[in-house]
Amino acid sequence: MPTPNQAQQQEQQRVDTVIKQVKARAKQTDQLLDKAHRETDVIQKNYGDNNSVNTFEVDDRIETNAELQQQKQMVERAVESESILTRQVGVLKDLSNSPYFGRIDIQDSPDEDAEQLYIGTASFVDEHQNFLVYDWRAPISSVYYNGTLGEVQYQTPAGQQTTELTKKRQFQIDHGQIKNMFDTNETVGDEILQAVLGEQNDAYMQNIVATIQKEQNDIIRDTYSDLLVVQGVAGSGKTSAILQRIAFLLYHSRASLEADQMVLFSPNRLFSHYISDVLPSLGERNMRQVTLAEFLSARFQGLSVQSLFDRYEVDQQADATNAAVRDFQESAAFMTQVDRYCHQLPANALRFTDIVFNGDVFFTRAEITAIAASLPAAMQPADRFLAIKNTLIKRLKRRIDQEAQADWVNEQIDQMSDETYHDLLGDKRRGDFQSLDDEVFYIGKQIVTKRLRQVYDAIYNGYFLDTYEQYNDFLGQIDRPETIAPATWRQRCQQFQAGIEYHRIALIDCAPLLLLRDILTGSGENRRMQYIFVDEMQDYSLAQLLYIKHAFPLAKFTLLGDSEQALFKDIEAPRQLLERLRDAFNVRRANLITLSKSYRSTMQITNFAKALLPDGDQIQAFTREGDLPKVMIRYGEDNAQQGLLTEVNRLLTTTSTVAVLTRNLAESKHVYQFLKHHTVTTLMADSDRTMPQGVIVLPIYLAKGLEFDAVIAYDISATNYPDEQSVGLLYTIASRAMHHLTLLSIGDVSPLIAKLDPTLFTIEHQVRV
Ligand SMILES: Nc1ncnc2c1ncn2[C@@H]1O[C@H](COP(=O)(O)OP(=O)(O)OP(=O)(O)O)[C@@H](O)[C@H]1O
Repeated sequence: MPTPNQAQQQEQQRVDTVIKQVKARAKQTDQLLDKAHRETDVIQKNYGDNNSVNTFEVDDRIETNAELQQQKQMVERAVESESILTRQVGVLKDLSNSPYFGRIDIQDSPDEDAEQLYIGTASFVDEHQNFLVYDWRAPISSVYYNGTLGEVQYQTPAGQQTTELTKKRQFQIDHGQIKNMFDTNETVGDEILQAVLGEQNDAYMQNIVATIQKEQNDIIRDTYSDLLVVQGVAGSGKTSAILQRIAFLLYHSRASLEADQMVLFSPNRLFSHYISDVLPSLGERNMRQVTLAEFLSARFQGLSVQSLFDRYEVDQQADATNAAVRDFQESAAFMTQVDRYCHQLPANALRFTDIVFNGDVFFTRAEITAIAASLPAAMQPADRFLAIKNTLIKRLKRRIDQEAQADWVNEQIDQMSDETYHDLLGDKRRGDFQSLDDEVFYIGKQIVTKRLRQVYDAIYNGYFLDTYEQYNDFLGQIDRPETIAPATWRQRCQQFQAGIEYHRIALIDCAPLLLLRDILTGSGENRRMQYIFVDEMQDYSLAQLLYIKHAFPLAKFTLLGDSEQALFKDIEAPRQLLERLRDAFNVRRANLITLSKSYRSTMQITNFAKALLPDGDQIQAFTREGDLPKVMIRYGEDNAQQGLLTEVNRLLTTTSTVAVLTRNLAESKHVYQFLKHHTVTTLMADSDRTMPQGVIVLPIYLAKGLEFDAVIAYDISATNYPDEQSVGLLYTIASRAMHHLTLLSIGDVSPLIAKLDPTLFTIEHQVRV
């Protein structure tokens, strides 16, 4: 048996050999990349030159078009191969720094020798086809994350395999040197995790490939479920796990899945930026990212859509009637009512609007209604809409034919330059027509078609259905629960109408209105997307989730959240949530995974945060030591601000980012106004995409999903956090801190903190004079 020192020396020798080969490969790939780059340049230049040839003569133009198409494809191919090589260079560069992080020794049968396999972020195969490094996503690599020593199973495309795991070793390798090395019997031992988690945060989230935990691995490798719901406590690695999952899925379905066929709904733009480096660090392209506000705004062009944050800012104190209306409009039952309404709607109840051109009515509402009424009553709404569109387009074409011979058209043709005439001929040639009259008629039609383009677009885009009026009609006939009085509901309907007049729409109307529009017009579905991920799902209503499901009908869903961090609604038990979602989503293969260990914060911070929750006992802290959270009590605004400044300066001596988190935007602005005069401070806004270092001030909802070295919760007084309603907020704030947490109270501290076990924090009390 080699001594630990000898073992490390042997491993280092292997690292050296592998890195040497990786570097040699990197050099070759670099040369290939250079060559590919030169080729792309030449092709692009050629394409550019040809693109600007004189295309006045029609015949020339047609030929040039075909040639250009071919060249365009060549450019695309060249760019594609260049980008593959660039990716390879990046992967090899990473491997030459740290070629692997794990080793497993497996023995398929007692009479065979154990095989040693090394696991890293990407495979590396030498020229004799030996795998010097296995990709972490290869089937055999799951043994590293899942298995303890002894008999282990792993899935392969050919079915389940069994082997004997005789050794598991973890490495931390940096700049080609083994920094740490451990043999472990556990999934992934704590030593390396300790080291990784103890590091300071920087502006980007890191991948967790070397230290994925067993339950996280289950999330990452689930290829079975149509609906995967992950409920995990704050800091349990939900976001990390989905990003690893995306990389895993891309590897497993290389041939059929592209990164842009996956969409991640993220809580805010800062978050999108924060996680943007994880997939590239795993050698993969980023998926698409969108916030709910962006997704909705894109579908309501011309309207200003209320964001969750706007709503939170205006109605932190929603009263009971409002809450009942909101619960109703955000429920699955409401969406079912939309669906039923649309499918039962008779043609004469469709709210059409005139199609207007240049101030005159082109197709009247009555004409459109008559078309609708002439169609079979049993038609599906989308088919009916399509049939109406087709009839209108036919009628438009007839009007174009009539108009093509009008005097104004003939006049235009007479005065037209040769060049414009040729342009209007398009792909046709002069000899294509039987007579000159035919040719002139053709040109005339082109002129009128161009002129009436707007009408065509209005028909094509279905603008002749007034979806706002229709939704209003829907609201008017709704089956209301008894908790909502008729007058309250009438007021709600008026509020919707008034909003539309001012080009505004409230968040609760968005999902149902979009569903109504999509069903009636047969639009809005994206069938290309294969996977949808929703992070911080507790901030989405069921109606919104159902609309997202409707918009991406062929996608599999992964929803992640922590109902304890619900800033905008009540907490719900995970199992119950899954049942509700499974029913609403109507899927067969649904799976729930819960994560209860929190990795982000020190044990002291996690213990403090979990004590805030009524059922926090289920949360396990990861054993990483740090200072106790500090509660500072100050009396009066001036004292509080001085206290804040002292604390900020103290924290800045050891950490690079200090986040001051407030309850809302007004408070953030207030804190910023003070701090900016004393230290470099940034006030973060909803539109920000990047996060600077130093002191940053932001309301908690903008800090969702983020983490900071040090957090100061500003004003956790009894006035600001008076009761149980604020638990989610305080818990979310406290759980953003990785290493240091300070809570500053102006006046008496919130009862939520006053009732805690006093050994969970230190207290710094200003003496009242
Ligand atoms: N297996 C792991 N190895 C190393 N670090 C981990 C692991 N799991 C989680 N972490 C770290 O813990 C922190 C929290 O992870 P992450 O942000 O993914 O959690 P989350 O569950 O999405 O949190 P929240 O709901 O509070 O936003 C991150 O810094 C992440 O890198």
